[in-house]
Amino acid sequence: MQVQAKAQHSNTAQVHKFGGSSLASAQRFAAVADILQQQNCQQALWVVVSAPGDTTDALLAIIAVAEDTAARDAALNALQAQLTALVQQTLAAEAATVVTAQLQQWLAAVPDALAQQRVNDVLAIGERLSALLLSELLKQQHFNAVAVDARDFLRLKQHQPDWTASAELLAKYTQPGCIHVVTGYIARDDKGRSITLGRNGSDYSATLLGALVQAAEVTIWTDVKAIYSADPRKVACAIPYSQVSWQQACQLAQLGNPVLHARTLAPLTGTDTVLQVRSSYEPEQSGCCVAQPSNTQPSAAQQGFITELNDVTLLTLHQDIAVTAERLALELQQPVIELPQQGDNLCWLLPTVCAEQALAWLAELNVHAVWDTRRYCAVAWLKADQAEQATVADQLLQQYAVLHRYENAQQLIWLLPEPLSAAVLQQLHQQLILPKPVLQLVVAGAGNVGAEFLSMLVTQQQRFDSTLKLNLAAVLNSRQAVLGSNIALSQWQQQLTQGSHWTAEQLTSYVAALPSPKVLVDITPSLDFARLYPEFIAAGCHIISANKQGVTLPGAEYQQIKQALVQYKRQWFSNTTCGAGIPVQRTLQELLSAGDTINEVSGIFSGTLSWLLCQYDGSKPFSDFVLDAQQAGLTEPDPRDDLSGKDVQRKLLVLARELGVALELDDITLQPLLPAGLELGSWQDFWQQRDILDTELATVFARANTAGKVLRYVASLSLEQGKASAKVALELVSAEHALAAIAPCDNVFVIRSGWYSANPLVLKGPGAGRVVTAGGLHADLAVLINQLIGKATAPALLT
Ligand SMILES: NC(=O)C1=CN([C@@H]2O[C@H](COP(=O)(O)OP(=O)(O)OC[C@H]3O[C@@H](n4cnc5c(N)ncnc54)[C@H](OP(=O)(O)O)[C@@H]3O)[C@@H](O)[C@H]2O)C=CC1
Ligand SMILES: N[C@@H](CC=O)C(=O)O
Repeated sequence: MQVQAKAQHSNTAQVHKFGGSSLASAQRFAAVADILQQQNCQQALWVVVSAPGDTTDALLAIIAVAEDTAARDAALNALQAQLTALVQQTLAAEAATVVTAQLQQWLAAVPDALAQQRVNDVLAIGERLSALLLSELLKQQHFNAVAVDARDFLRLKQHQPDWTASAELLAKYTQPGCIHVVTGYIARDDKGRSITLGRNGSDYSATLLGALVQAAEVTIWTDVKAIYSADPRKVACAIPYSQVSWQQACQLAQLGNPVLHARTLAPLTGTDTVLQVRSSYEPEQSGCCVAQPSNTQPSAAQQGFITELNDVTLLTLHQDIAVTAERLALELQQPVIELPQQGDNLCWLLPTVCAEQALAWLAELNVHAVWDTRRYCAVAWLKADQAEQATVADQLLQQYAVLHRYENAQQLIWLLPEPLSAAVLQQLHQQLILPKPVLQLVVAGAGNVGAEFLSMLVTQQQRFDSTLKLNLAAVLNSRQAVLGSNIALSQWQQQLTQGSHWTAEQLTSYVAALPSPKVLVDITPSLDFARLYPEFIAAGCHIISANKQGVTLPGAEYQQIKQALVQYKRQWFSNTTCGAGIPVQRTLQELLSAGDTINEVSGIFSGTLSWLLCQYDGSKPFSDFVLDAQQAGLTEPDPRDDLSGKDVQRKLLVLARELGVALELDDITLQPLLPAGLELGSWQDFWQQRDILDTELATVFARANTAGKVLRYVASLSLEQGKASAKVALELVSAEHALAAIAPCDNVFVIRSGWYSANPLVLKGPGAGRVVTAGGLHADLAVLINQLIGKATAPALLT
């Protein structure tokens, strides 16, 4: 384009273009005048207008019945009445009289113009009226405004702007300090004949004018507030972009975007002019800026788009032809898509309605095109990132019989036999366009279970990758912490050994600064750490606990955590605090939410004690078996928590609270397995006195053996008429008892309820160990993730 040939104007000029829907009534004219009043008066204002509402359609209808005088005159009268009313409602009486007289004159000249085949003069009436009406309205509001007929300066030669002639003529019509209200859609050819600029011609007029006056900005005021990532009428969560790169705007225009057209962009390509798309219905919205490369950071993000074009035809052409898809689009005034090239031939897609016209035009130029007579529906993905893969989308579209697929670094176009439903478009948009939520994970405790949890996280990251990113944002133990964005899962151990000492304040303020959503996974055994939960929740964290200390805090503190969860709308998952990976809490929750009443929960709740009491046969001291259980990762960090029965007591409290029973630990009668006094002091102190434990266990084991029974550490909670009674104790059970036939480490949860009364519901399986516990934590994490992405029955938590 010959940018240098254009008229030299101050580049502070602004061009505003208003389409027919923005000028459809007196109220809309008033709104347009208001918008113009808001603009910076220091800058030269150029306004381009379309015909009011559906005036052009009405004029086309008059042209169509030109031969039928009666029908023509009836249509002319109806249009005159409609437009006269518009003028009278828009302007004060005096100005309205002048404009109405002018309108009558134009309409009175229509029959002659039609007789002389000057249809473009007839079609020009709508824009001429808009320009006159708006300039008069602005004058009424004390602006210096003038109506300009674009045919007085805009010249096109063989569809191309004649910049030199247009710039020279425009200079004659330019009045300093004046708002020029210019007719869109119309111009003259090099022979001085009145021409129209076709579909969306007024947008083209605006950018031609923008180039001529070297405008700083051209604003297309329309009825949408932005350029969307997909058609918002079909894809409810389409993203209204505030900025789109010029290159992507050109690609979108080529794909037939209803807001941007290839011709609209062409005059401004290579200039500094910024193109804005704004809604005249929501002028307070800043709209979308189509940024020139000169105004965009090289690193500025590209946006993703999904567009579709239904009922298109495929043309195959030899690659050495001397005509471009752009040129054909100009000729047809329709989008012509040049598909990513896949071989020696070029493939173009164009609306089927103009396929014959396209072939005829190409034939005139001696260009041979092979016409695939099949009709296609095209779905195009403009990629935000050149490296993006479409694997998931390809899988999704497989079932819709993709007939052809064309891909390059910027775009991928699928050709299908049928249009996609709105539901499938939404799914495609979700997969390809919507930014994936990132869940920040803070993992406290990297010991026996924590390390296993982190090693499983690699697989979970891959499993969820298509919908959500799992970002390890912190790992800590009691001594050190690694706080950093996206810690590599292959390196957390090494990084943790080099981690820094942390304090609760540092940690909670670091977590508060992380973007939501975020989750704290507490795999420590620490009471002090559990006491920090209200602060983590206030910092925006959901909580997943394997640590039983939080769920068994004294009632008042436990309630504080619950209140914080309500206040900050966060979730707390603690399924592994009882039964490790066995979904016992979830089962109780489901029964309760379905309307069942729980009467009793009893059974074996300790994996360690289950393992010890199944394995112990008197062949070696009981304490040796304790060491084996510790090695196997079954015990608490201090195995005396298991032996004392405290761990089972805690688990019973967890279930009682799950059932809404306000118990405290001390309300649960505890008969320890550990002889009195051995729970005191350090592990070494205990170890020195272990023979007391060994003797005690040998004795009870012998007693059970003699009685033909087995030892089981049993927990029970019964609820009768709102009264709870709970105890944990060592019991001798007969070989036929339901709790006798278990595998070492098994937990058994026997649930008696309104629905499961005579025959209880029983959950049974390994209740301790690294893998099942880490797996249980991942099950909690999966529930949270599904809620976050809106897959679960609970409402999505991302908003
Ligand atoms: N083992 C199992 O089968 C099951 C275990 N659990 C629970 O899982 C939790 C972890 O058990 P396990 O992995 O065996 O224990 P470990 O002793 O192997 O690991 C505990 C981890 O927590 C860290 N830690 C301790 N105190 C704090 C603190 N105040 N702040 C931050 N980190 C701390 C430890 O750090 P450091 O190394 O510095 O001390 C260590 O990394 C326990 O609460 C346990 O009850 C729940 C269900 C089953
Ligand atoms: N030490 C506990 C581990 C699970 O909570 C047990 O043995 O049950």
